[in-house]
Amino acid sequence: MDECVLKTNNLTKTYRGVKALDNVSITLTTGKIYGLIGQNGAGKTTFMRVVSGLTFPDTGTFELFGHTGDKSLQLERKRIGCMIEYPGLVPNMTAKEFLRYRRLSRGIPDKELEVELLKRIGLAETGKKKIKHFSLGMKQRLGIANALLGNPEFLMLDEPINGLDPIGIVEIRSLIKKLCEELNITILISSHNLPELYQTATDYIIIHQGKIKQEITLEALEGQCKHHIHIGCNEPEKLVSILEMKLHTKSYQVMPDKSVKLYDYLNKKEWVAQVIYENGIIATDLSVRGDTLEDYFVSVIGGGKDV
Ligand SMILES: Nc1ncnc2c1ncn2[C@@H]1O[C@H](COP(=O)(O)OP(=O)(O)OP(=O)(O)O)[C@@H](O)[C@H]1O
Repeated sequence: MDECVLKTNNLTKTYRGVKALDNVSITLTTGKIYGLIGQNGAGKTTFMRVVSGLTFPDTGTFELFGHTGDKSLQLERKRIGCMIEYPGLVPNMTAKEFLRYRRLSRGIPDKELEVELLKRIGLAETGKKKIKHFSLGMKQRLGIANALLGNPEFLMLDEPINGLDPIGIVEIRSLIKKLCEELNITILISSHNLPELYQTATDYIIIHQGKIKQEITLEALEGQCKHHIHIGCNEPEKLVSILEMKLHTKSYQVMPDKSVKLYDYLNKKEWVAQVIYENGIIATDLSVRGDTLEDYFVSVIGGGKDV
């Protein structure tokens, strides 16, 4: 059964009159990768800072692994790994030296850990190279290794993909998937760009001006963005039988508003219109639809950037 990792209840945090978090209530369960998507200033970092204990909410509560209250949260936070804002790397150290330093300062005795982590994140071959000579992608991976030091069950990564080149993006994406699949770590990863995170996360949480605007699974998101012919009509049952009998397709979906999404014949819209008309259906709308991820994101947050 999916265990609850994090449950927030109406978290609110205001900075000088600006609501960085506005009644945020979300639940994260084990084994998933959650994408927290929002524009700059949407509240992503603030959310992670509140959960990790770097700052306090003005109002609202939250549970970590089913526990709440200051003392319990402090204990449960040992089960979290975070990379929030900057990884805090030491430029003159090698990757191994840095991880050893971080391990010792956290009082973790396992000497093998840094070698194991360097292998896991793909930096085992960096040898004597100093961090200051690392690419941004390597630095991000080292930051993730640092967050993994305490063997966390829940990992929060704030914009780990930001500023990376396409290869760096692919590497971080596959690392994140591997961490979830192989170590069963639940991951919350923030990004200001939905397409950038697309297919990495299993679930997407869209935040805008501190408010949660939408929670959507990858599957549902794909359904939203898949191109289709939207057919508006008053008799969906009759339309469906025409699609099956006359157009020989089962690639459609009946929506709650009785409209039908047809995923076939996208290039033959006029012919589809003719066939259904000849079979006694008056379509109130017949148009090709389907958002790009970017359009979809903008439609969820409510239009332009200043909305
Ligand atoms: N320490 C602070 N002092 C004053 N205002 C703050 C502080 N931290 C955040 N804010 C404000 O709170 C809002 C949310 O900021 P936050 O950093 O959480 O957003 P974000 O989604 O992480 O954005 P970004 O992608 O730019 O990091 C913004 O309006 C920001 O200016």
